[in-house]
Amino acid sequence: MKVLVSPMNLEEALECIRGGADIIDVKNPAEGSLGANFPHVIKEVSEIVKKSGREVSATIGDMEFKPGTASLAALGAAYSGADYIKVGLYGVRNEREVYEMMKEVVRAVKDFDEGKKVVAAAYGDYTRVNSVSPFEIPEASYKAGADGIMVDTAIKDGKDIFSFMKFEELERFIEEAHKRGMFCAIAGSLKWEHIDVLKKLNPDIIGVRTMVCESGRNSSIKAELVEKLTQALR
Ligand SMILES: O=C[C@H](O)COP(=O)(O)O
Repeated sequence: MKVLVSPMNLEEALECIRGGADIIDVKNPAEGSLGANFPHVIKEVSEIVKKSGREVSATIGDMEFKPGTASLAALGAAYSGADYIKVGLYGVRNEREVYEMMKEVVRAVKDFDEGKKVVAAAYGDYTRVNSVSPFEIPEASYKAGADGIMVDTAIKDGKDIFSFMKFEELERFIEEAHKRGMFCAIAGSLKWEHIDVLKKLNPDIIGVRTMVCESGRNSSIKAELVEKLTQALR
């Protein structure tokens, strides 16, 4: 299980590297759950992270159903150095829209570099934001050529993914990815008390920020906490 941590700047990215995170996921929490950061930040972080032999991810935002906007943002993230490009399907309402959106994002990214990985992200608390259900994304994402799928939470109010999806549902979500040859990531205000259940679920990737911040999502990521997490998952 790889550990993805979401820093918002270079300083935090260095803490992630020191703590042993596998994937450094550049994000801008001020712009939402999967808020996009600036190209220059992604580029600066990528240059350092790649020297450490780790992978870089970037979120392109909690997107409306705008395949043109999403594909252009995805190309920007890929060009700036991200190995993984995560698309928040926030304003996407159904399977057809997931397919339309992901198809254009995949095309933009893979035309630039076939080796980059595209990830479709749904929200476990989709009913709170009138978004598409996580179970409507695996087939459409696969058909669109995405490499992975993930769930996160849209509203960061302390409620974690387990408040919205049962263990069996998360297990099924992971299976839906695997049976189509995609990888699967689980995120959403994960907490220390979830370590055992995460080990049981064993997704390919877990994604965190709040858990490794010194006091809440808007404070700073600390290397000691990242290290505590990577150790706990071993
Ligand atoms: O991709 C992972 C997210 O950054 C998770 O953030 P969070 O742990 O604050 O919910």
